Amino acid sequence: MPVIPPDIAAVADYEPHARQRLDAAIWASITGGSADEHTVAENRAAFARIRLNNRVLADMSGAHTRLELCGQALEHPILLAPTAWHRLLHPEGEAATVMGASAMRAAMVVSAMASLPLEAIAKRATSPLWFQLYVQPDRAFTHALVQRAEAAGYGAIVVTIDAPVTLRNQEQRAGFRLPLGIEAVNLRGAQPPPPPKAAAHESEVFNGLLAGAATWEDIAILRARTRLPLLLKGIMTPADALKGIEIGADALIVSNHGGRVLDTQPASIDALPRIAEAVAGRVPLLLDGGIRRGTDVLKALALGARAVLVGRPVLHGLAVGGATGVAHVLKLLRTELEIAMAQTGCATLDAIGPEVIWRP
Ligand SMILES: Cc1cc2nc3c(=O)[nH]c(=O)nc-3n(C[C@H](O)[C@H](O)[C@H](O)COP(=O)(O)O)c2cc1C
Ligand SMILES: CC(C)CC(=O)C(=O)O
Repeated sequence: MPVIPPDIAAVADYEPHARQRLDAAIWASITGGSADEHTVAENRAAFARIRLNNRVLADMSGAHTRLELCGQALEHPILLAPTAWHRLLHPEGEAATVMGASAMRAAMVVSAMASLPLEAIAKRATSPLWFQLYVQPDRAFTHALVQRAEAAGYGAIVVTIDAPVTLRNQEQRAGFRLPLGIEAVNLRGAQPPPPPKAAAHESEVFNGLLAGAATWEDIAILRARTRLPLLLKGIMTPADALKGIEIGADALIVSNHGGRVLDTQPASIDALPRIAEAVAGRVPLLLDGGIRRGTDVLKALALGARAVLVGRPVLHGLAVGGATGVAHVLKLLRTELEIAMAQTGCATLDAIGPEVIWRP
């Protein structure tokens, strides 16, 4: 059987094939979101609501998708979002993902919850790698982890700030558990958080789960401790964006975590324009959540993002075709972006402005 099923023409076509190959609980855990999953649906619905203007007969000679971001030259603005435990989806895990990303010259953000050592992933990369950090209750361990990423050649640190607690009902109903032998290997050796102090009638959340959660103070400390560009992932309001800039973030990722954290948040693409207005170009903005088409990438760039990240589709590609599947997902998105640029008369990413968005 060919690695890529012949009926795949678009990124979304990977979904049924991935579902067929995966255990039902693993499928629930990657597809699912928080609570009733309104935000998961909204991330897609919002892109579908945005209409585009075409522009005909533009001179597209010399057209390209190159950009510079956080001091790195990128071939195109489609990055791999950090996602946990790739060995759940393919026996080679992140080693396959990074080969697929490198084949498409895509920058990859490696999750703190990766199922392979960050150094082993870096060894296989020929395109830029950034490291995503969850601040651990053990702060000394957290800082040592950043140093490990620096030493292994990662080009930026992405601190995810929106997920100290989550509520994943679909995953719970499906009874998802990490299979034996798969774990967040890079977090081995961290001191566990202090055991919850809550008695039965007390709050498990305030007295237990949030023990050791990060605050803005931790971001300031991280900023001072790393020489690498620092990005904050999970910004959804102008107020948090401004706070992030004040504390020294080099770029911000507008993200609702793919609808996996606070249900009924708006779509990230709907939050973007106001954040872009408040930030006024002081730092680059990236966006994730619901990117499934090249036109989605174009819309995000038109509304103020410099680049986008893709989560679930990469996992679907990985489950179906390993490195080849990942590369194919990225290729499809990049080709669609180029087609959308041609159809809207934009020869470079800088030419993609608000005028490509249709206004009634
Ligand atoms: C299965 C899964 C695991 C994820 N793990 C992480 C993670 O470890 N760290 C993180 O910052 N975000 C994580 N995310 C969120 C993604 O980085 C990203 O924000 C989201 O998937 C984007 O939405 P999309 O899936 O619609 O593209 C995860 C998302 C999924 C679906
Ligand atoms: C372990 C999880 C918190 C990783 C994550 O960010 C996610 O599944 O969305």
